[in-house]
Amino acid sequence: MLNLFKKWKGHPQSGAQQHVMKEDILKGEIPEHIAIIMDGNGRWAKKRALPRIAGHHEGMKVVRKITKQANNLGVKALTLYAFSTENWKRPKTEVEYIMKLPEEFLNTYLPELIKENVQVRIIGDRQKLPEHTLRAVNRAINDTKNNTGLILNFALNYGSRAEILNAVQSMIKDVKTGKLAETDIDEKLFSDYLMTHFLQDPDLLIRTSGEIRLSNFMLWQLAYTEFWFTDVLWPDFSEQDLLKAIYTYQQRGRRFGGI
Ligand SMILES: CC(C)Oc1ccc(CN(CCC(N)=O)C(=O)c2cnn(Cc3ccccc3)c2-c2ccc3sccc3c2)cc1
Repeated sequence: MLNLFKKWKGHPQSGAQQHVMKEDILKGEIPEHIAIIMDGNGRWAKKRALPRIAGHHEGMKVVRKITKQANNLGVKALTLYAFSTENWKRPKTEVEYIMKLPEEFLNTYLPELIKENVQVRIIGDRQKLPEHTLRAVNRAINDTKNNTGLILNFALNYGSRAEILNAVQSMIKDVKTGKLAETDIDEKLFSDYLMTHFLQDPDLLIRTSGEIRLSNFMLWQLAYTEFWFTDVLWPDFSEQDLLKAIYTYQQRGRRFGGI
């Protein structure tokens, strides 16, 4: 009976329930690469009887807030994946809005990202972006390429199985042309053929809005990554949520397959 009244404290393995201080986590190991599957914009808007694009706009502001915080905490790389199942169900107006969002984000925040020494990168098929989006993205990548702070990496039109197949096909081609010897093929070399070749594997994966799935995201790279799931919807994701995720990561000694 008592259980009925026990306050729902989120997934039991999600660790910290109480307030986490920045000072607390700075004493521990800061995850060098954090990957986030940003989910929940639509539901956030629906809960507030707002149009769905309001959720995406709010979600974009959270991207800036969490980028700033991760950079301040000394995180080396932040990979963001906007997972959306209802791509095909989306009304045309919403898709058009979403495609404009990257430009709005960059026009608004690129000067700040440059000031904060953030390096903007993209994984996925950039060519599929509309011309105006592609121009803004290429400018951001070019204007931040010499920055040495946080790598802010966006996964767009990204699918992990396609990425793995593409790597296999490239390696077969290189073996055929003699550029690569079969005996040279090991896990390290395989990673060099992936779109994420410029990054180390994520130390911590965060997924919001209560979905507990990988959704074809970084399947190879997440082999030893700690997962932190939260019911919080992306537009509601706070700095305290990021601190909780990092705190929980620090509490779980990582095994890398060892004991
Ligand atoms: C350098 C960076 C700013 O440029 C890009 C960044 C992303 C993409 C890919 N992209 C948008 C277009 C597409 N679908 O390809 C998505 O992944 C996508 C799908 N839904 N949402 C809304 C959403 C917004 C916020 C949080 C989750 C979803 C987004 C999305 C994702 C992150 C951010 S951050 C500023 C805008 C924005 C839009 C292309 C270029």
